[in-house]
Amino acid sequence: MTLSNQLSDLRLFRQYAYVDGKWTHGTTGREEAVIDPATGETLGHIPVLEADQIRGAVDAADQAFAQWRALRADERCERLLAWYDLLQANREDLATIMTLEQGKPLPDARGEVEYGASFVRWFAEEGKRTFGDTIPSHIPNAALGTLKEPVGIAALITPWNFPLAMITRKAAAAMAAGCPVVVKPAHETPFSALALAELAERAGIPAGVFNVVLGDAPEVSKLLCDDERIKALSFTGSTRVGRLLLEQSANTVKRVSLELGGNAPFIVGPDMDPHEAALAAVAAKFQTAGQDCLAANRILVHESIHDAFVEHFAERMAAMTVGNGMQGEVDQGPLIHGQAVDKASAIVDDAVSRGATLVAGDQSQAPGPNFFMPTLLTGVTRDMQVWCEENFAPVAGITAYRDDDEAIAMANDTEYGLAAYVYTHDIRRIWKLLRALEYGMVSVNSVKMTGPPVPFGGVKQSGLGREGGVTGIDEYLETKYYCLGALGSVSGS
Ligand SMILES: NC(=O)c1ccc[n+]([C@@H]2O[C@H](COP(=O)([O-])OP(=O)(O)OC[C@H]3O[C@@H](n4cnc5c(N)ncnc54)[C@H](O)[C@@H]3O)[C@@H](O)[C@H]2O)c1
Ligand SMILES: N[C@@H](CC=O)C(=O)O
Repeated sequence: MTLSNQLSDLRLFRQYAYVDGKWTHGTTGREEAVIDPATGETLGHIPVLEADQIRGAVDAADQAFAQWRALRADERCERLLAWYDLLQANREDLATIMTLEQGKPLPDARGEVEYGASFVRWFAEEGKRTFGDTIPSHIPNAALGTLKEPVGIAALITPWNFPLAMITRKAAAAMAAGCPVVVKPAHETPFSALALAELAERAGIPAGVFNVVLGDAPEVSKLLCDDERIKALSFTGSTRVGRLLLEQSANTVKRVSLELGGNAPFIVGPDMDPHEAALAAVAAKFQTAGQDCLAANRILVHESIHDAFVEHFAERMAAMTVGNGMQGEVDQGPLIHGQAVDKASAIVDDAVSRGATLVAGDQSQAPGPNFFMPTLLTGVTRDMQVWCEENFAPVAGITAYRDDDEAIAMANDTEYGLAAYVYTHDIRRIWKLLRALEYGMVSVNSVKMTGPPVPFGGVKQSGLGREGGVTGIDEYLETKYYCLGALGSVSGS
């Protein structure tokens, strides 16, 4: 299935980079194919930009900065709201592009477009509330205060699992603050980013404010990190690459925000109905085929309901349909590529070789080479990869615990600290777990936890900073302190 015959607006499918308001091809003719993970077919090609073209994108952002920051916040808000309206109006095409390049089922892709657009609306409004402070003066005859100013150009490096929302959550915050952006999307899913650029242009976002560069990831990222004109780097992706970018940004002392990997525990208390908890756990595990930083990786169930929980979990899992996300109502699409399938197999083999029980997950049923059937392992232990690594696959590992203290120790037994789920109706247990879990986000009795008003982010090796919410825009703002001296008798107020 090619992209061009699936869209009602063909101009949303762009096979170029987008720099300084222009669609740009590489100077050497180097290009990369973009593959539909469900079918293995080539959807299109993208250019590999050369180093001077990447620098050219930073030049464009640099030139656009003065004009963009000089707009009033309400003027930037209008442009961003126009972008939001266009995202909504083109939801179906954007979802189609996403499903074809990423693989997630079409209803999930529609949900992501909605989710991604919601950040644009949120930050359009938040841009009008970047208030400074007045400070009671300790200096005679002076007035003191702070102003908020845009930090400068922001480089945004994003992953393939949420190809649209991971861009808008960063870009809308930066642009609302007055910062131009240079986006480097994952090479697996560039077309969503390029469709965003097309719609930004239609929304009247000036040339140079929203740029999309494409190329060799380590090379492009290094160029962006080394460029002194870029003041903020916001990265979403693996902890391994996040560490590298943090190190590479040290020389130019950038503001660095990192949204990295997770290894979420899902704790089920003894008071829970095992059926209700199992349905929630399946939803928390298998969205985006488990390729979600919030995926419930380690499911910890109180020993008194463990067996019943496993039974319900396996039953719900067996009802899941796996297939091409473009075809009807499938619950789970393919993984992003063959390496992801190999990694999932290796994790399952490792667990089984160390004593886990493979309850379900017959890979001979997979409908294609990039598919991995939902898999359930029980008796998982801390020496297994499925426990200590972010598996990023539809592989659920369940284990039993005796009491709350053991559940807390197990849940915290990881270098990651992004999100944790707690299922129990016992308020004392809820409070104890909420306080003891070393995670940036804890969701109690709810699979859904994200959205624009939420300060999204992790602790430990899961990242630095928060995106979204009322503080998300601060990642792109400097605080300028002022002291107005020699004011005479007005001081002291
Ligand atoms: N915390 C969050 O909000 C959040 C959200 C989504 C995904 N993630 C994490 O993202 C990871 C999956 O995404 P991924 O596989 O695309 O991650 P990744 O780290 O491999 O890639 C992310 C981005 O970095 C680029 N990149 C890859 N290698 C690079 C290198 N050596 N130097 C510079 N840039 C490089 C990629 O091209 C891509 O644009 C998971 O760990 C997941 O948990 C986190
Ligand atoms: N589901 C997450 C993305 C993680 O992969 C989000 O909502 O940001």
